[in-house]
Amino acid sequence: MAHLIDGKAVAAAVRDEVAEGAAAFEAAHGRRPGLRVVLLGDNAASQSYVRAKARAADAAGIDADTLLHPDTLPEADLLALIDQLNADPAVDGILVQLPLPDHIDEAAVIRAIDPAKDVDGFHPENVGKLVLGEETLEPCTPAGIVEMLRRTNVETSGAHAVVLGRSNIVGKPMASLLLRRGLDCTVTVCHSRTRDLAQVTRQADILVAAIGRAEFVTADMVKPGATVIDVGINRVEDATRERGYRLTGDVDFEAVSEVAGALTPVPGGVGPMTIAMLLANTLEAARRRATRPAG
Ligand SMILES: Nc1nc(=O)c2c([nH]1)NC[C@@H]1CN(c3ccc(C(=O)N[C@@H](CCC(=O)O)C(=O)O)cc3)C=[N+]21
Ligand SMILES: [Mg+2]
Repeated sequence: MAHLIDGKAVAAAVRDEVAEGAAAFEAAHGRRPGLRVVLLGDNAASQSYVRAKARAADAAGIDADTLLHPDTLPEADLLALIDQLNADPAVDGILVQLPLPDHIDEAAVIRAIDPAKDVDGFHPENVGKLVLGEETLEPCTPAGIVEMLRRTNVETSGAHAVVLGRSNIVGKPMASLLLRRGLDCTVTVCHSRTRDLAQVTRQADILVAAIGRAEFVTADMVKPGATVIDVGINRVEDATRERGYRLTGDVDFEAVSEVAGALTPVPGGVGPMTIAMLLANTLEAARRRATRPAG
């Protein structure tokens, strides 16, 4: 049976460190690191994620505010709001919850955020730095996965990491991070169109599943002893559950746990790490803004 990687516990350790850092920041600068989360619309899942982020930030000594707007908010108004947050010295981190409604150009919104406040690490300037191996605010989900691998002593140097999924939010930055000096993986990126996909994923010492399809990764796709990181958060209808659904990852957990060497659960794996890294990025952004001249 695979060793269970406890994302909740690792995330709690990261959040404790952020809380210490945030307290030191407040002592030095007379204010808390500031985070603003912008959410358009009343999607229940988005609201619950955003609430979880604000709660975790508060608990870590970060001044967090959630700005709720109707999903009819014109793009120009959203851009004006971002300008206002960019100019606000009390704001260190800005997160605009994705996906955005169809009438809004997501790329334009991401570009409008001051890269120094881009705690999602989605701005093209930060993405460029990530690929170049320069220090930057790193996207929270892949950064959280790296932190989880480090803190559970997974050997990465020379390992074959296979990233399943090519999104800008997870797949692409994950590949860039695993390839970096210090992690030193050999990286393969594959996706739904990859020919003979199982043959590719079976070569993985570390398999990161971020394809967005419930229980897509089956036991035959996993090398015995591999470390499997499940990024998926899929809601599957389940009448036996109180909420009417259960959360499941991109990995067939039960079957794969009999093949893998180590495996992250859903919930309680990557999700809590994503939130912990958002807090870490907010503290990091605050420190840099406090110690470096603007511009
Ligand atoms: N600009 C932006 N940045 C994001 O980081 C971002 C986003 N937009 N849009 C939506 C996704 C989704 N996301 C999650 C974070 C934590 C959990 C999480 O903690 N999940 C819990 C379970 C939560 C539950 O029970 O529903 C877990 O996996 O244990 C889930 C999902 C961040 N996202
Ligand atoms: Mg901040």
